[in-house]
Amino acid sequence: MMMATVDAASFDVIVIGGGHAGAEAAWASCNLLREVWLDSGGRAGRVALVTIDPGKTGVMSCNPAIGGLAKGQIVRELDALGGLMPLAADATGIQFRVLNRSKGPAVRGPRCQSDKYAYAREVQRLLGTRENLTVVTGAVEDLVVEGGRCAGVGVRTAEGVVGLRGGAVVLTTGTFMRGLMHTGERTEEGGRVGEKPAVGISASLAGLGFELARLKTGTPPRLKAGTIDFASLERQPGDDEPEAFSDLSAHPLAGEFGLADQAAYGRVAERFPVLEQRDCWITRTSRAVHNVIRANLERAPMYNGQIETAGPRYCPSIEDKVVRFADREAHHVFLEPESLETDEIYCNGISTSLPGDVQERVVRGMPGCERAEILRYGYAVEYDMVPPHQIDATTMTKRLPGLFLAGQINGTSGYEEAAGQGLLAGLNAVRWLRGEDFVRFGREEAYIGVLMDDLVTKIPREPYRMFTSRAEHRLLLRADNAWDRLAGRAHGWGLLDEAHSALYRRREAASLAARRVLASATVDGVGLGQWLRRPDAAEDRVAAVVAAGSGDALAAHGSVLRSLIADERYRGYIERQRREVERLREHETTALPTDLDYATVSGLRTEAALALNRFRPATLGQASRIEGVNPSDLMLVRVRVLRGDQRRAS
Ligand SMILES: Cc1cc2nc3c(=O)[nH]c(=O)nc-3n(C[C@H](O)[C@H](O)[C@H](O)COP(=O)(O)OP(=O)(O)OC[C@H]3O[C@@H](n4cnc5c(N)ncnc54)[C@H](O)[C@@H]3O)c2cc1C
Ligand SMILES: NC(=O)c1ccc[n+]([C@@H]2O[C@H](COP(=O)([O-])OP(=O)(O)OC[C@H]3O[C@@H](n4cnc5c(N)ncnc54)[C@H](O)[C@@H]3O)[C@@H](O)[C@H]2O)c1
Repeated sequence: MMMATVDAASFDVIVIGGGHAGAEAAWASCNLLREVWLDSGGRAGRVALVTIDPGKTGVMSCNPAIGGLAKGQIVRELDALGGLMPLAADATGIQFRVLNRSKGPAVRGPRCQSDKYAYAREVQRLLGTRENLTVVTGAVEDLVVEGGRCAGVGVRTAEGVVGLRGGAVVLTTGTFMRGLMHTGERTEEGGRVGEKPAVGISASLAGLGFELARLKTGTPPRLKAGTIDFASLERQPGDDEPEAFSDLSAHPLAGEFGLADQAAYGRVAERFPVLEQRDCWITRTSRAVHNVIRANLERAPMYNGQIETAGPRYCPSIEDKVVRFADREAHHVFLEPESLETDEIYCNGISTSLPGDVQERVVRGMPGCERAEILRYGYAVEYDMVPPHQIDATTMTKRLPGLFLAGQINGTSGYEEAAGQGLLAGLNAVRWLRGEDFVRFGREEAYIGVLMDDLVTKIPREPYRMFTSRAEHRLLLRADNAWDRLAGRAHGWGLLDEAHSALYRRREAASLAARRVLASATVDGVGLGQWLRRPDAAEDRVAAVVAAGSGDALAAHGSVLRSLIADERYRGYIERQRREVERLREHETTALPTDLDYATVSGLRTEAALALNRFRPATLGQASRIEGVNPSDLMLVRVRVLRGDQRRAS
């Protein structure tokens, strides 16, 4: 393990890694620390983003898309929390489409196809608007511990090893920790194609006593657009009226907020969508293609023992799909443009690490792709992660105060999951420095809450991906009501920059005005509330009534109105879910001591004691969701904790 000495460069927060988690953590920390902070000697708090190659910040390692089912809800939550991902996605989307539009509002998922080069550039540009951010080029190989807390990092740079002092450290290594890439029998060290792995940091974490594990993920081949016969394929256009992720994009009050004048918002404030829009296409695999794959399974790293670690069950490789769903005749494959600047096409649905010659036969077996040229072969990557029973739902590690982990390092998969954790890590890192209470989102409050709760109560057997089915209170966690759920709290924490804060305040007033109209206006002889529950009640008619009744354009704007309409239409179900949340509240607010040895709880089964000692849940609610803990175990823990409280009180 390399020992770094801490030298003069000193920061309030050090973020390691410029992926989706790291970018969001840096953005949130910068926003929180933008004001002059007295504890820092009268200056704004300083944030460092240390990353191996700053030119690769915000790179999309795999699919060029943001959002989708459940992931789109996370992006909307990021917007209500003043996040970066929604702004970058809106500025660089080349197709916007709300998935599940015909289904209920709880499961609708906004999604966009991104220009992946423009996306990474936009992330870098947005970060560049934060004056208190310093970008450092280098690989962090060592974590510095002083006084029992993480106090800095040792960075290998082109000039040698330097130490950086930091009040809090957020580690977001993605797929880079001891990354090993596989294409057929060929293996190569790397975190992503063309990029070196991060090596020393695994040893540093292990040396500090962290348990590490290994996971894998994969990506499909990219095809040359000019060699595909699109005319023979089904077209997948975007929505006629694209919906933005951020409420600040193309906002009717952009002028009032001065958005167009602000570096961070200029592009999306003027028009949305910003970039030219493109179609996607659908093709499919076939029985013949499946036979080719089956005949070559021995050459697939997953099946010949070359890779032993777990891959994603929910975004499986094509070889996995062919084995697991053996009776399926075909699988859909979406052909998606990766950029307006290049002719690369992403094959969504055939992630693979089969050898190149087999990939060619698979691709050429799909309709429209008979002559397709592969520009880049698919591959799988194995990497180290830190099983997340070692973090709290705040993202701070239990073992080393001041060290926060976010993104794929916690065993998740996906840009949105990474960004959600990154924002929370950036927020809590600053709150920890300031001695403020940590923020934990409830499962009923945000998908980010569901994600964190699942991470700290479940054993990670495969990369974790978000689904709407993971949320038990889906009707409360809609894409349309993210601002209603979260913006008020974010405003209170100082997480929102001026533009988001201005919109939040203005939106509160508009929402109140709209609800007043709802309570009093009538349409076709019935109350507006009752009328809009009709299946044929059109949103634009509701908008006209609300605009006329309130005299406020914002009250009738989709970003306010959609949540109002859904609240009204599903009122009965929503109230039922709220009652259920209330019923569970006692569990969720009963804190468990962090130093309790569960082996000493009398009557507790050994399996439950072992699981509880491993996960060390923060609340009785978390304890109830840990595998191996049943309701009677929970009763025993509850009695012990209450008795402990009584002893302390007497
Ligand atoms: C081959 C492949 C296929 C994938 N398939 C998909 C997919 O289909 N869909 C999907 O949603 N997700 C997929 N992923 C995962 C997706 O890329 C991640 O979930 C997401 O990017 C995670 O974000 P992150 O911020 O945690 O890490 P990353 O985006 O991986 O970023 C990590 C960053 O940290 C930097 N870094 C790492 N270690 C150090 C260090 N020690 N010092 C300094 N900097 C460091 C890296 O340079 C990089 O900038 C895939 C990834 C790969 C590589
Ligand atoms: N970590 C990994 O290894 C890994 C691998 C693959 C996928 N993933 C994740 O899963 C997602 C891809 O899986 P997915 O296909 O279920 O999610 P998605 O959001 O890309 O698509 C969801 C559904 O939307 C539809 N759809 C997909 N592409 C479309 C398009 N271009 N136009 C219109 N409709 C489209 C399809 O019905 C699809 O099943 C990625 O967004 C990624 O986050 C992770």
